[in-house]
Amino acid sequence: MNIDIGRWKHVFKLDPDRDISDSALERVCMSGTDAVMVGGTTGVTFDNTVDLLSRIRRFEVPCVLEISDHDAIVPGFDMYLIPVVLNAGNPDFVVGQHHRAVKEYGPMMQWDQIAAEGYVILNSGSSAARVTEARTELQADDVVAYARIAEKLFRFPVFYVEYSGMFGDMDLVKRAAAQLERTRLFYGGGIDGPDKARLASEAAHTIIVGNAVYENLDRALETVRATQE
Ligand SMILES: CC(C)=CCC/C(C)=C/CC/C(C)=C/CC/C(C)=C/CC/C(C)=C/CC/C(C)=C/CC/C(C)=C/COP(=O)(O)OP(=O)(O)O
Ligand SMILES: O=P(O)(O)OC[C@@H](O)CO
Ligand SMILES: [Mg+2]
Repeated sequence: MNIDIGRWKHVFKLDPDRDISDSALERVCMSGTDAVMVGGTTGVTFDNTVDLLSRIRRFEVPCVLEISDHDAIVPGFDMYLIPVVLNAGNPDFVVGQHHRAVKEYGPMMQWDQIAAEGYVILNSGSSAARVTEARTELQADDVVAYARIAEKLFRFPVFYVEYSGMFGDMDLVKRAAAQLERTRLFYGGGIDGPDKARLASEAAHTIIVGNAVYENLDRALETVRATQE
C-alpha cells in the first residue's frame, strides 16, 4: 500500500498493551481516519503487536507501526515510524536504540517504508517522558528551535509534539508549525472529543488520538469529522 503521510489529517493510535473489543476496533478502522498507528511506551511486545496487526488487517485502513521496543519490530505493516526523541535526557532514545536496530535489521530494511519522527515530549507525567528522561521544561522558543532542527538540520519528515495524556499549549504548537515548510507537525495528547480536535487541527498538520479510544469511543470517533470540517 502506498502511504502518503503528507496527506494525513487524523490518525488513531492504538496501544497493543490495551484491550479493545472487535466491535470497537471495527468502528475505529471504519471511522474515516487517515491511518491507524500502532504504538505505546510500555508493555509493547512482539506477540501483542502481531495480534493487533492481524486484527486491523481485516480492514482497508492504512496501518503503520511506531516502533518503541527493539523486540517488537514486526513485519507486515504498511510503514514504520521511528521516534527520535530530540529532548531525551537519555541518548539511547536519540540514536542508541536505533543503532542497535539498524545493526540487526539493516540488510533487510526497505528504507522507503521507514520515516523518522523528531519527537519533543512535553508532559512530564507521561510514561514516554519518564522512560526517555525527557527535559520537559521547555519554552515555546525551545520547541521552535527543535522544529527547525527536525526540518532544516535532520530533514525529518515528521516533527511530533507529544503531550501524551494531557491537552497541550496550542499557541506553542502553532508557532512550531509556522517554522515548517515540508516537515509535517504531528500533535498528540489529550484530544478527547471534537472541540479539542478542532483546536489541535487548527494548530497542527496531523492530530493523533490515543487514550480517548479506550476512555470514550463515541467522542473519540467524533474527532475524525472535526478534522474534516
Ligand atoms: C524484518 C523487519 C520487521 C524489518 C523492519 C525493519 C525496521 C523497520 C527496523 C527499525 C529500525 C529502527 C531504527 C528501529 C528503532 C528502534 C527503537 C526501539 C527506537 C527507540 C524508539 C523510542 C525513542 C522509544 C521511546 C518511547 C517513545 C517515544 C515511544 C513513542 C510512542 C509514544 C510516545 C507512545 C505514547 O505511549 P503511551 O503508552 O500512550 O504513553 P502514556 O502511558 O504516557 O499515555
Ligand atoms: O493518548 P493521547 O493523550 O490521546 O495522546 C496521543 C498520542 O500522542 C500518544 O502518543
Ligand atoms: Mg497512551
